[in-house]
Amino acid sequence: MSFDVSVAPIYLLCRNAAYVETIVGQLSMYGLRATAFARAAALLAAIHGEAPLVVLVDEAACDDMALPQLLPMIARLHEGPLVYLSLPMAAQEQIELARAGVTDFLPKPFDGHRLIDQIDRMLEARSPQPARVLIVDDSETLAHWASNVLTMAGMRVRSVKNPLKVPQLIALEKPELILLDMYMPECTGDELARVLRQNPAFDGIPIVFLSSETQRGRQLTARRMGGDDFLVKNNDPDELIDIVAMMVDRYRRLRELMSRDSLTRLLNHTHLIERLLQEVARAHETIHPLSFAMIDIDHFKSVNDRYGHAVGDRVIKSLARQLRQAFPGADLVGRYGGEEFSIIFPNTSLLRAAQQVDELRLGFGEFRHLCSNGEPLALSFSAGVAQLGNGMQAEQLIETADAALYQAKAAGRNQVGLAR
Ligand SMILES: Nc1nc2c(ncn2[C@@H]2O[C@H](COP(=O)(O)OP(=O)(O)OP(=O)(O)O)[C@@H](O)[C@H]2O)c(=O)[nH]1
Repeated sequence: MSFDVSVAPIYLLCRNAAYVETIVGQLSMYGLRATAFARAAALLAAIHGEAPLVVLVDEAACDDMALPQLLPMIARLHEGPLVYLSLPMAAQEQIELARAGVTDFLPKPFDGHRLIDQIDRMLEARSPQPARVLIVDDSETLAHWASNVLTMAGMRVRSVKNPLKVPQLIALEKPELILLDMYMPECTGDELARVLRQNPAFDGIPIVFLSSETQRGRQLTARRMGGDDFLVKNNDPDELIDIVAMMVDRYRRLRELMSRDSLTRLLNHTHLIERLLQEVARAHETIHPLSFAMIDIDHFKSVNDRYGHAVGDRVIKSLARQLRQAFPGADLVGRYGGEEFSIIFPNTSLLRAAQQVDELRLGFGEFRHLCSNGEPLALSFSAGVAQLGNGMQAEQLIETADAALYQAKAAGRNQVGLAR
């Protein structure tokens, strides 16, 4: 498994050689290929030749063309982000640059972490995960209409007639929005919303009422009970798609803030365990295999001691990127703590999971981390993989994988231990 080789280059326009060196150096530490240009003509020719992922333009850009002329030309040739690097500037100036085609602003001093995060988000946005919507409506015709509309818009929809089944379905399907009818035989939509809001695990999921109820007082009561919006059924597909897409997007951003570790953007410990608990429950219910891996960077303390904490952080971030790229979008990888990571493998046997972790191990071992002094540094990790046994709980699964990791360390590191 290689590291980021498929990613297009990053072009940098900057005539300050020392600054170029800093930026190119920082980007290469994350395995990103950056090419610098000191002249606008050379940059434009390069964009023609190989489309870049991002174009970075420094405020000290070049001598051969003025920015108001150059930026719109870049924007016409290059569809991706056009990032402007500068010291803090006035809002008016920023607005003018944005009009000229700048899509993002990155303040100086250059912070590689920030750019990497931005790039990772862009890469993830290239293959967006479909929004998961749960429709709760006793009317088959209406549920069918909404389901069709949202499915045609690329969303993944599940419909249920009986509102009493919703809590169980949320745990299984993990919807990112619930579209809820108001009047159903078993209970009303606002009663269900109230119950769902009692459960902290369901608390943040947007609930949108879709009902023929036009009485403002009833609508407000429904919202007070936990609904986030109230749509009156009007058969307007565009309105439904817009509202659902917007609310799912907002929910995802909020969830990301709550559930991600800030250094790596992987699941944080709490949410990793939450996800594992869900997958363990699902595996027991569906009788599908479930495996779990613990990964720990070898001799990491000496990386910190020898090269400093900042290099250690970059190593952690690099491995995290590698893991994210290997398991995009599925929220199955987390930072267990410090330099320890975990991967959840639903529907995967022990051997298959171990094989995937071993591929990651080889890829990580091939990667050369750049130290502050420019020296390449090769590192390795050890891992332990375990498969969920009959009646086994999440805690035991973690302990078993941890014991296998301990064995891999004891056996000489840079290997994957299997719990049998
Ligand atoms: N830079 C950095 N270091 C961290 C972070 N979290 C934990 N560490 C360091 O990770 C190191 C973990 O070291 P140990 O668990 O003792 O083991 P090790 O040196 O990795 O050796 P083995 O696991 O036995 O191969 C400690 O020095 C921690 O301070 C972090 O977020 N950033």
